[in-house]
Amino acid sequence: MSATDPNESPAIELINVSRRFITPDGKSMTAIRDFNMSVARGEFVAVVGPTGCGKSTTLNLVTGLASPSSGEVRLFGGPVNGIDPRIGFAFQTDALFPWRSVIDNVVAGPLFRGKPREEAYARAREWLARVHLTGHESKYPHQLSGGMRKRVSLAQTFINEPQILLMDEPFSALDVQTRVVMHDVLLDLWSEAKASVVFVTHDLEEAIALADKVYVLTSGPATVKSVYPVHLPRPRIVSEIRYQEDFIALSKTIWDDLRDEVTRGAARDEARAA
Ligand SMILES: Nc1ncnc2c1ncn2[C@@H]1O[C@H](COP(=O)(O)OP(=O)(O)OP(=O)(O)O)[C@@H](O)[C@H]1O
Repeated sequence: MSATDPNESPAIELINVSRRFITPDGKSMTAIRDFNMSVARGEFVAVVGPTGCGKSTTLNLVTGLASPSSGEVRLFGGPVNGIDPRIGFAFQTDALFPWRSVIDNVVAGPLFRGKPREEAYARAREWLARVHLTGHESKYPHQLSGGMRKRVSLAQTFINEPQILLMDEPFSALDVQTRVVMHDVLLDLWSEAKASVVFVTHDLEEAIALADKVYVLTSGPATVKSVYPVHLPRPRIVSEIRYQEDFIALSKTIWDDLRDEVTRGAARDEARAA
């Protein structure tokens, strides 16, 4: 097959992408410069970088919410044309409707997409079972813990069978123990769904525990500083993996690289504030 066969192309490609913004005082500001990234089908990519470097802007380019000022973004070999139904999202704050029960939240996507009611509810029950929430279907979001809400949120996302999943610090508001549980739930769902994931995080250990590849970004404008493949075997148990020697060694290597950017970003922020 040729390299341009759409069945063979990566799920996501950013090719020499730059994105500029006009600041409120009328100056041009470059958030992303000459950015290259390729996410294979079914691959889990984590993106780490200093605060404000351009991670969320990168995700916005993939969703079509932002367009590149130059360069090209491709999904499965084709151009990005507005909001793509093949993409699912997970953000720091979940998108649960407070006035709907757990199951009515999960069923919302399939009903919106025209699935018959009975089938949609049966699927929603299946997904709630996969995130260990059987028996909680008729509760309301305010009656759930943070971790339970996140699990509803994941069921709500995965039920739509996204081929691409964009996650922007989805677990950063959770306590440490709940986060680790969520990591295992996510890896379990992902390994079955075979979606391509871009997972943005400030937490390097989270990035290594979950991903096939870790992208380290520069302190802004964001470019790719380095890409580290993670060769830890799967299936992974996140609560255990972080004590393994090769995990610790890789954390140290990537942190040595990332630390320079974090220091540079902090110095720049201080200079701007002065
Ligand atoms: N719509 C916009 N207009 C102007 N500037 C913007 C816009 N969106 C983002 N920026 C700027 O682009 C830069 C990158 O922002 P972005 O939110 O992508 O960073 P980030 O790495 O996700 O940040 P954080 O780590 O704090 O979540 C920032 O300086 C931000 O102020």
